[in-house]
Amino acid sequence: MTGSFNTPHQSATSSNGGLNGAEANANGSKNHENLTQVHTERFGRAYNQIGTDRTMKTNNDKLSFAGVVSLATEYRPQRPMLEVAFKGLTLSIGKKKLLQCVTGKLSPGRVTAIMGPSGAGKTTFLNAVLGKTSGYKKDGLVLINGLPESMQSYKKIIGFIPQDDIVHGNLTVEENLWFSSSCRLSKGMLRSHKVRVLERVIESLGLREIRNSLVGTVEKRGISGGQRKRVNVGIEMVMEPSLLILDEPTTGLDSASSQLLLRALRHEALEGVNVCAVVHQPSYTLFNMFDDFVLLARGGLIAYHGPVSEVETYFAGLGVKVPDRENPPDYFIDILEGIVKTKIRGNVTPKHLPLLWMLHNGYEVPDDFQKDLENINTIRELYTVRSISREQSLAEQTENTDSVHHNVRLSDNQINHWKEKHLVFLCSMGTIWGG
Ligand SMILES: Nc1ncnc2c1ncn2[C@@H]1O[C@H](COP(=O)(O)OP(=O)(O)OP(=O)(O)O)[C@@H](O)[C@H]1O
Repeated sequence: MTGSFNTPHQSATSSNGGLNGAEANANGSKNHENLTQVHTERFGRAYNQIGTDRTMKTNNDKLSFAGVVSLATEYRPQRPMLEVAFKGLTLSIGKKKLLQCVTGKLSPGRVTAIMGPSGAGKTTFLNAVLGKTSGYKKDGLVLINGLPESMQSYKKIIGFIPQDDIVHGNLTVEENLWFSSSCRLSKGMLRSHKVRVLERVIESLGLREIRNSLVGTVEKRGISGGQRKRVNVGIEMVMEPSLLILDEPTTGLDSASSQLLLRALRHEALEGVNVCAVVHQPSYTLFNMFDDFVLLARGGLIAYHGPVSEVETYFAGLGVKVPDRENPPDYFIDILEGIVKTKIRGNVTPKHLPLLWMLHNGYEVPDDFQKDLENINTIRELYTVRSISREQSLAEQTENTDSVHHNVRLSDNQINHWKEKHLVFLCSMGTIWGG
């Protein structure tokens, strides 16, 4: 998955001829001298500041220790909270629908994992979160803190970490972070505040030991891949975003490095940050470090969006039990892909999973799905709003498949009970969405 949201760092890298790649090496040590020859005044200022910081290293060190302790009592501005909610969002290019009927929300203080088969629409989903919807035909709403505003107006408090490195190989870890905060944070912000933020980020990401190490380039090896990834994240964290979006931050990392990174992200969430990351095949431990899980099926349809702690219960309610020693997200993706065959309640097929999610939540079923709805109509009540209760799901795990046929012959009383619940839920949705 590739992102296309340009950070100032990326712009700086490209405007500077690519400092951290092979091109940078081709230029060799000349790059170091050329650091100040950047094209824009803004980046020039930032590079100059790094030069000054190098010569003022002693002072800097003082600030890093005793100075920081005294700063702890200073006034600390509260970060604004940013909730991103979707209501029936559909994005298309021509006749192709890349994202369909997406309803749900990414909440402040929570870390969300976006997963799904290749081509399901994860990049498109991130684009929607970033407000990059200009190339698409858009239906439905994206609400920021409950209002249909443009995400672009919040750009300064959104951090995006693309899959590819945005670090400067010829700078140290600390200089990379300083460079970012010099470019991104407001000019009027107290230097002492910037130092405190930098120290917090270094500490949170476990970069203290290597703060003075050169990041390194392809030819001149520096810090390890896992450390490099954490510096990448730090570059966005120093601007104290309210929404932090990461594209495959753990890809290529070992389990320990991935967990270290996730711990830092959880730490950010504790500060009220809304963290959202596309991840591929996380370990079971790593998966459980996320708060929420968005499972996308092909066609950009939601098959599950809710707490990680409830996903197995939800699928168990559909009759899908994760076998021992299987990693739940991988198993659900394999089902969506048809790699694993499993029996779902009422003999519906995996392609119906997004439809079942809509029914479960009482979302409006779009016209395109009416045919599928007719196909599963006889057992529709099985999936009516919140019918998959925790008790029911747990009970289902021990039931044999005959129970499906029993459940299909529901008593009128049960159906009426569920219809009532459906109505109550729709009313509450109306309140939430202001409908
Ligand atoms: N600009 C475009 N024009 C037409 N189709 C597109 C465009 N961008 C994406 N698609 C299609 O939309 C679908 C979703 O693409 P997307 O990149 O969002 O998937 P993804 O889940 O991120 O995939 P991967 O994990 O393989 O990176 C794919 O079928 C893709 O081919």
